[in-house]
Amino acid sequence: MSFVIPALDKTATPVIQQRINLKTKPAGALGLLETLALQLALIQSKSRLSLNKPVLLIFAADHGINNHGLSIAPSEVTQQMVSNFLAGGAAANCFCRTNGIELFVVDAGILKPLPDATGVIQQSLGCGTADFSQGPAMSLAQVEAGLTFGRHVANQHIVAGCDLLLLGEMGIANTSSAAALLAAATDLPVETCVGRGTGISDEQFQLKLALIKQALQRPYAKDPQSILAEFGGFEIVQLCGAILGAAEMQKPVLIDGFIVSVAALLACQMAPDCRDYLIFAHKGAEAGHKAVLKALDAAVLLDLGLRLGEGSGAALAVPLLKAAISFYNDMASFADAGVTQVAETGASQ
Ligand SMILES: O=C(O)c1ccc[n+]([C@@H]2O[C@H](COP(=O)([O-])O)[C@@H](O)[C@H]2O)c1
Ligand SMILES: Cc1cc2nc[nH]c2cc1C
Repeated sequence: MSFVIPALDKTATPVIQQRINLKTKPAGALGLLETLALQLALIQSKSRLSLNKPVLLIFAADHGINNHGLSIAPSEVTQQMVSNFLAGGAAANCFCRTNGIELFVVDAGILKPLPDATGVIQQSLGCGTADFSQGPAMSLAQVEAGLTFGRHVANQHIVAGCDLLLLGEMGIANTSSAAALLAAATDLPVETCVGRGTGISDEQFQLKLALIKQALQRPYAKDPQSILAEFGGFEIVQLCGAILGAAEMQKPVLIDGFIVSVAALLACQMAPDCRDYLIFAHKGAEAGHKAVLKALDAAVLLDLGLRLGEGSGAALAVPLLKAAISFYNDMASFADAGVTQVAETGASQ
């Protein structure tokens, strides 16, 4: 499968930067909000920026690796949390309500599917992946199908008017899958990629590390699709498809925590031009989160020690996007406000 991502046209950068610099503030004084406004202005390519119908898609799936008990929770909790999202009771629901974000849940491959009547978006690739410590988590055909599913659901929401896509996930043991993917995709030492996920014990952590190390020792092809087939999760594959699908339609994507960031890394390896459409919501507590952000050269908006997933961090970052849009659209320039223009001296602070 190939994604054709239009490279972000950066020719307008000097004009946009000048507009930001002429606002009534010392140059650069709004820090990362300025970088964010520049990115959004390049993507939207219009003089008044907008945020219409932001949507959070939570992709949920189960993981065969949890046969080894690598999480604080049994795999059934994935489906139980899906029901919780559908009932409006999870943290992600609260933050979406607070910030005017619509939330949808995708069954990318949970153990026991829920009925259509629950409102879940049915895109299951199977009832959980195979245990990747024993062999490939899924087939290349499932990777392809997952990329198509993810692209399709992103496209549907964008066609319906969403101009900011937030991505989250739910999958017991998916930090094991994400850690293995990160190590395989970067050649970083496994120790840098593996963390405690939901908060596992020392004993579980040692087993998690050993199983991932063992899995990474078997021979496998190093292209992103093969890496996904080897160690991926059904939700992670669909996240890659959604990221690439949104970038194809030139829409910004707000990336949540560790697992979604690993999906973003693989998406960037498949189509490097998608990187310019990505906004990273936060840096969390999971060990590998820092490593994947570094590999992506990503600056983040929030640093709150989150490690929940579900898109909770992405939902929390939306007010900062609104703030970037509001200052870019409405903040007075020196000329508008009759304020003497101040120039940067280059003096150190
Ligand atoms: O997004 C993160 O940074 C993050 C870090 C740790 C855990 N999680 C969530 O916790 C689950 C995975 O943790 P674990 O211990 O079951 O591998 C999964 O449902 C994720 O949404 C999420
Ligand atoms: C309760 C619970 C809620 C979650 N939300 C995302 N991952 C989760 C993992 C657990 C265990």
